[in-house]
Amino acid sequence: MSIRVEGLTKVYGTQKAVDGVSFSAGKGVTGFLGPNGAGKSTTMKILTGFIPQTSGTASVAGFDVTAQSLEVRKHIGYLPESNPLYLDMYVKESLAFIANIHGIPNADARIAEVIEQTGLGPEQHKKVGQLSKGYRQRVGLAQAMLHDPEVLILDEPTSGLDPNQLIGIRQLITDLGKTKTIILSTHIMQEVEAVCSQVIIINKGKIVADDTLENLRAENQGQSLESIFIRLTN
Ligand SMILES: Nc1ncnc2c1ncn2[C@@H]1O[C@H](COP(=O)(O)OP(=O)(O)OP(=O)(O)O)[C@@H](O)[C@H]1O
Repeated sequence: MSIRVEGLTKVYGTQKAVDGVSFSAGKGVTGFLGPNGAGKSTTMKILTGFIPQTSGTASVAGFDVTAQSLEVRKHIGYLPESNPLYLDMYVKESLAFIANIHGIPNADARIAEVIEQTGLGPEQHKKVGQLSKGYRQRVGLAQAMLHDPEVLILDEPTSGLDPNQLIGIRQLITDLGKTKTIILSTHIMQEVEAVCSQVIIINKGKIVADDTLENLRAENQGQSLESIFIRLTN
């Protein structure tokens, strides 16, 4: 298992945003679902080393997120919900910048490969700030996967995309999940059904479901994921 989380807790002031969460994830796409404010982004930020947990442990690719945070960053790619990008950089320039941070050898060849994979080809000569939302998401994804990490953490990567863009990005995530461990946060149940093999549902900081999509449906009399989600989070 590339991701192992044990008793993870995060307290902001007096609020427990993540409350004793334990799960593991291996190769494939794991959907990370929950209502607004459930603790998804907080958990993802802890996994990627952006913020420290209050207690509990988490490891990525066998490295502890607290004690071995540099190693974790080498093995993880992160597309944050806000997808912060350098809008004044050209697409290739922004990828070269990230490649340089990671010290990627043969960076030009790798950048060309990732541009091809993310479908950025037609837009590659534009500035990031000139791109549509869908293409900016592709740049964010390209940056996250540039160093070919074993684990990808994608926080609502398809929010605000039109149906054509959605299909393209979902296909890319599905393809990446064949060789990588991917945690995908989304509010779109249809997307989970299209892309995810495993589903984790978190509510008020606690895990309320952790199973394969198939098992979840079988255990809930074949109900739709949406109905299961609503029942478990209310
Ligand atoms: N920096 C912070 N300081 C204080 N409280 C925070 C901070 N970040 C998050 N929270 C709170 O922690 C809880 C969990 O937030 P989090 O962003 O992890 O939820 P989420 O499941 O990702 O929600 P969404 O689906 O809306 O993105 C929320 O109540 C939020 O207000």
